[in-house]
Amino acid sequence: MSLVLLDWMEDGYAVITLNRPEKLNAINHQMVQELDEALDLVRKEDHVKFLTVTGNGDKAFCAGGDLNEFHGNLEEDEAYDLLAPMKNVLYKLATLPIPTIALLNGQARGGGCEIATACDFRYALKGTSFGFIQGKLGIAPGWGGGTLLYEKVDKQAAAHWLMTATMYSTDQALRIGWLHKVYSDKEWTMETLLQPFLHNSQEQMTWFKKQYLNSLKLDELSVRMEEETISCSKLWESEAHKEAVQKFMLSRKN
Ligand SMILES: C[C@@H](C(=O)O)C(=O)SCCNC(=O)CCNC(=O)[C@H](O)C(C)(C)COP(=O)(O)OP(=O)(O)OC[C@H]1O[C@@H](n2cnc3c(N)ncnc32)[C@H](O)[C@@H]1OP(=O)(O)O
Repeated sequence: MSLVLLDWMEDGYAVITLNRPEKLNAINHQMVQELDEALDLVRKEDHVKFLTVTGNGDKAFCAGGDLNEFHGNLEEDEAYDLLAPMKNVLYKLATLPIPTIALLNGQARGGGCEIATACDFRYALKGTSFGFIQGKLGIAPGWGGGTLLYEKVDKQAAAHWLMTATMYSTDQALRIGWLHKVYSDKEWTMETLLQPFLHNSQEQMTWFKKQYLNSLKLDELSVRMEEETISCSKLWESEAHKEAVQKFMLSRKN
């Protein structure tokens, strides 16, 4: 079964769905690979106006890296080998030539927030919550999402969120500008969410995105994302990280 779904919509946009709801869409190796392939397919299509990224199920957009695979007992170089492919996926997502919108149907934690941050815009369902909680696990974001956060919100707000590693409500996330819109259950239909984008032509959308990408220094961005992955790999070996992951794994067995 595919853990990442790619759908082409008649209205001219594509949808990537993280499809592992029973594990709150936690990202494993297979999903990294499938996300990479899906993004390559979207990039090749020249009639698609924009991409949305969402999660299957009603609990989570994504609970981060799968802690069974992204586990605590990895050496620094093993951690790097595991983190780097997803960092490359996030760079691809962040630099896709068409706009991208994360539709946050449920909570996002850790790497889940990184995926959302790699998108250009974030719309959320009311009542959901979000956290770059990596700091509480003895690490820091490792997929480049911390670097991307500095590009998406005020720098102090980014540093504060990363360092405090707390969960934010939709109101808090709106206040710092990470979320762009919040919708009630009733309003959560593709017609309502995506209407403002649909009237644009594909040519307009690619130009808008090009202009936005021109405002980012992409070479520098890629170097900073790589630096993030290297730093996270180093932190991976810390006792605090081992203990935090073990605590989660033990809590699952009871
Ligand atoms: C890689 C790194 C990075 O940023 O670079 C990261 O992402 S660090 C961030 C990694 N993510 C996290 O630390 C979040 C870990 N998850 C949680 O703390 C919790 O699951 C919550 C998200 C608070 C949800 O709790 P709640 O009690 O509602 O549900 P639950 O814990 O029973 O989760 C439902 C099922 O999803 C699984 N599940 C949830 N999150 C998972 C994860 N990250 N890795 C592997 N499995 C996970 C649970 O084991 C369980 O499966 P079973 O019923 O089969 O046991």
